[in-house]
Formats: sequence, C-alpha cells, structure tokens
Amino acid sequence: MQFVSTRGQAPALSFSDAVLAGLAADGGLYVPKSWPQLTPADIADFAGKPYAEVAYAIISRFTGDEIAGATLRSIIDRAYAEFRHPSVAPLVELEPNHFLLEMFHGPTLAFKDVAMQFLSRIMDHILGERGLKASIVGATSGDTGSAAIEAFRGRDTTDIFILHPRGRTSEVQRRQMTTVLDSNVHNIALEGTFDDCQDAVKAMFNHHAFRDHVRLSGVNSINWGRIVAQIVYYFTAAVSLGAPHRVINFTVPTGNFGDIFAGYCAKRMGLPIGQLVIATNANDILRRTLETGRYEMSGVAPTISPSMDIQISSNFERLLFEAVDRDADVVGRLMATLKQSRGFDLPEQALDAIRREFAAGTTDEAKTRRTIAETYRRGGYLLDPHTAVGVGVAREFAGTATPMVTLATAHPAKFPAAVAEASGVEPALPAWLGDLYERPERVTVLANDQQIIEDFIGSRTRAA
Ligand SMILES: Cc1ncc(COP(=O)(O)O)c(C=O)c1O
Ligand SMILES: N[C@@H](CCOP(=O)(O)O)C(=O)O
Repeated sequence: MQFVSTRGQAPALSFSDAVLAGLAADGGLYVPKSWPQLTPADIADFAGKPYAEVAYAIISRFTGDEIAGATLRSIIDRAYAEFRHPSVAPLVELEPNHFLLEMFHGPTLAFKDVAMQFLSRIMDHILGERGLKASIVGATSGDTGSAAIEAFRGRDTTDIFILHPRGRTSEVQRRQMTTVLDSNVHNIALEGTFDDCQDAVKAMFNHHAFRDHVRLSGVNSINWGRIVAQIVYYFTAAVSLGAPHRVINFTVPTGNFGDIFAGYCAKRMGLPIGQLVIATNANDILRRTLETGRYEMSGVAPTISPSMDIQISSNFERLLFEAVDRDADVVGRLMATLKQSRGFDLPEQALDAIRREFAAGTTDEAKTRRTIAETYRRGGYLLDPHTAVGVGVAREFAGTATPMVTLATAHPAKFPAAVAEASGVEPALPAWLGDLYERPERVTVLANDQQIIEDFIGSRTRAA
C-alpha cells in the first residue's frame, strides 16, 4: 500500500515511511492511495471478536506485507493490553438508542491512548529495524501530549518534545505531562495558543534542513499512523450495535478533525455509517464552515473543553482532498490562501460532498455545563466537558430509529474543576494517578519563536 500527499508534490511513500515522515515534505498530509474495502461478511465476522483481533484485521490492510503479520499482531496485542477495560472501548447506553463509546480506559484517560499505544510501538519497531533514532515532536492542547509522553517514555529509539500552550490545559493534563521525568521526555510550555504550538510543529517539518538534521517525526493526527488506529473503534462499536446489517450514526467532539476523519475512513472502507456529526465547542469554525461554505479563522476562546480550543483543524485538509476528487492542486491553492488570508471558500461541489457525509452542531459553554449537570441528575453518569459537547449536539440529532454513538473522548477526572462546578461532584483520579499532585514537575517555558524552539530541540535530541 502506498500513501500520497494531499498536496501532490511529495513522493508517495510506504506505510513505514509515511509513519516516520509524519507530515509530507510538501506540507501535505498522507492518505492511502486507495481505500481498502471490507465486505459485509468481513464486517459481520468481527462480531464478538476481541478488540486487538479487529485492530489487526483493519490495520494489516494498510501495512500489507511490509510488517510481518506476527510482528504486527504482537505490537497490537501489547498496545491494547495497556487498557483497563477488557473491551478497550466499551459501549454504554446513555438513553434509548443513544450510546457512549468510552475511549478513556487507557493509561492517560483520553481517546489518544488508543492510537498512541500503537504508534509508539510501531515506530519503535520501524526505527529499531533500521538502526535509527528519531526526534518526535507534538503539539498538544493537553491530551495528545500526555498520551504521547506516556507511550514514548523511556524508549531508546526516540526523544520526545511536546509543546503545550502555557496555562491553557487543565492542571491534571499538565501534570500528566510534566511529571514524567524520563530523560527522553521534554516538555515545552509555549507562550501562545494550541494553534501556535501546531504552527511551530508544522514549521519544523517545513524547515527541511532542521527536519533532516534531527530526524523529525510527529505524533499528532497529521501522522497517518494515528488515524489508522482510530478507524478500528468505529468498526467495533458499529458491529456491536448490529452493523453491517444496520446503519449507525456517530457524533464526535471535534477539534483537529482526526477522530471524526477516522470515522469517515471507516465509512469509505465499507462500514455502514449514516451521519457523522461534528460537535464543536464555542470554537465553532467547522460548524460555520459547513453552514456557510467559508473556512474562516476568527481567534480562539478558552473554554472548559480546552482540548478542542482549536481553529486550524489539520485533518480537514484530508477531507478536502477527498471532497475535491483528490485534486492536489486545488488543495494546495486553498491551503496557500488559508495561510495568506486566514480563510478560504470551499468549491461548491466540495461543500455539497462534505454536507452529504457530515452534519455539525455546537454546544456552547452554558450548554456544556447544563449537559453535564442534567446527565448526572438523570442517570448518575458523569461526562467530561468534551464528551458533554458531543452529547449536547448528539441529542439534537438522536431520536431516530438509527442508533447514535457519541464518542466519550476523556475521563471526567481529567477536568475535575469544570466537572465539579457543573455537577457538584468532584470526579476522583484512578488509583494509579492518585499521587499526581505530589509528583515533581519538569518543564521548559519558551517564547513563541521558531528559532528558540528549534535550538532547544536541536541541543537535546540524540538523533542529530
Ligand atoms: C478529550 C478530547 N476530545 C476531543 C478532541 C478532538 O479530537 P480531534 O482533534 O481528533 O478532532 C480532543 C483533542 O484532539 C480531545 O483531547
Ligand atoms: N486536542 C488535541 C490537539 C492535538 O490533536 P491531534 O489529535 O492532532 O494530536 C490534544 O489533546 O492535544
């Protein structure tokens, strides 16, 4: 299987090379050259199978014979053995025909663990085979960073550099990152927003001399290795609700568009998904885009769902590529316009194509708090604020004969202050994180200056 860049100017790569590259050399994102197809019989066969077995069946369609079957299976088995729930991502019925897909049973209590536990092991394997070391970079609004640090800590093949926006994560998220003291882990608190962190990471990838010198690789969902692992839970969830014999809808709390794009991939591979509903918080650029046809940046407001305080939704570029029938020149032009004028108009046919697959809604701050409070009052279920954004939107779309699954992307204990204020209940951290507030922290504060950031990474990496 080959992977092509959404901007068409970078060479097509194998799975392993695309995973190590992260971002394509032309600034685009890698997507598979064609979508592997599963028949209804293939999908039906997943019923009752362990998560790791389904993961192997899906992921191996992208790795082909590049990674030996037994090696891939062992990587996947080890990745999902880290989860505290035997189903990895269990379904819970919240109200009639509306289900939560709990994705927070991994080591750092957010859905990022599902992909990151796989990505760290597959990267370690690829680098080990080639006798290489790499510098891993990532931008985080809190969850990607903690999951990546936990997954890559102590690995000999990689040094990991995570940029978070100073003061804009929850305290639990920050401590989950800064209290990991392994020597290959480097936390950078950037004076800026998440978008500034993400811009800095993309600029490093586009600075080719630096990229090659430190052998840069990425762990954000720009990396295809993240998306491929996120496709799996759409299959497991849909199958346990009756797919392929039944259509299922999904609502996804959305920021960088990676999670919901994985749902789109599952649909392209043959899973009968009806609606894919984008749920945004007050930073609602994606809902506005679907409504107006114009992708327009307007500044980021801090919210109680900080991991979604984003306006440059990286993976929207992958969807755009599909929506313009894979015309990389059009994507390149639209992305250049975005950079120059902080917005672009979607071609009409692309907007129509997107509207056929996606719907969108927003849960603002007041409604997020109300959703947490009411859901707890009604049935005793404590939602984290990101999941509450999803549930708030899903309730506008649920209530048909088609089951609705809302992705529960984080555990409420990652956001105790916001959850306690809304519900009156302080969610407790699990035992293994019980002493998080007593652990010493290590973090470097850096100005939002590309040279300073690259100097810091260049001076600490073992890959140069
Ligand atoms: C808890 C949580 N929910 C939702 C999201 C949004 O997911 P995505 O960026 O894949 O759209 C994030 C961040 O990515 C998150 O950390
Ligand atoms: N919400 C994310 C932002 C980065 O998203 P990613 O999925 O592209 O890594 C976070 O928690 O850091």
